[in-house]
Amino acid sequence: MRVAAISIFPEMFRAITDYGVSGRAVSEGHLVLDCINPRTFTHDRHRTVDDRPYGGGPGMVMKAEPLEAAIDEAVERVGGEAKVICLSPQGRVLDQAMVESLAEEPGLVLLSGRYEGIDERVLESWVDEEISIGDYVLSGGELAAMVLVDAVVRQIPGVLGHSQSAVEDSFADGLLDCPHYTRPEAHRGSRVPEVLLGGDHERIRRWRLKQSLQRTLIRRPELLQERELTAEEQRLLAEIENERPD
Ligand SMILES: NC(=O)c1ccc(N[C@@H]2CC[C@@H](O)C2)nc1
Repeated sequence: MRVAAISIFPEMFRAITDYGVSGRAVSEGHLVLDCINPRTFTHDRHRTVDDRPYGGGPGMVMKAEPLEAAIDEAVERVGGEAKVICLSPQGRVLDQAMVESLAEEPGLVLLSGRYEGIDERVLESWVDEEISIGDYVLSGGELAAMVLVDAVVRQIPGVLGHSQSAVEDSFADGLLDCPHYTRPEAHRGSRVPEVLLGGDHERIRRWRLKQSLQRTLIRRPELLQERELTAEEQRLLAEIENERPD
């Protein structure tokens, strides 16, 4: 997948190109990330990318011209066919379904704003979609862009070794993740659930599914409203309801 990130702080993206799963995706060629700095496309001595807002008010607004030139270059870098996304609190909130759909795109251009925001004419004419990673304000779109890239890159075949399949990720099946344990068996007096110590894989699978259902029911019940439940899941939920303290 080819991604071009537009930001006045391109070095920030080292956080995903130099570490972990996304870093390996880059080194193994599953992900190509270009960083494009709008300052490159300024022509004044101070390399100005922002200016005061019409109508007054605090802060500065990012100028259209440097951003549009950067978007132009970015679209070319990702090979012409690109979805142009701006990260902002005004966007549709990112969820796993959107992540899976974005992973199908041939190329993505991710626009990260700073200051008070971006001149609206850029959003109107150049941006296909605004996406938010949650209902809170950040100082810039870069962290949101990196969250999006990290989530999307996990969906690319070959990025996660067979040992970490994205299919088993929580949210991949619309449920919260089950508890995880590793050595030692007893830690500060708290023991690993017996079921996990035996080798009965079917029993372990069922226990983990029940744990996921129980956690989802307790912590995020609304996720269960939207989700088709298999016969087995319905049975396990009934068990959970019966076991619940009155
Ligand atoms: N929740 C989010 O995804 C999000 C994205 C961007 C952001 N802040 C930038 C700074 C200026 C404007 O471009 C938007 N805050 C929150």
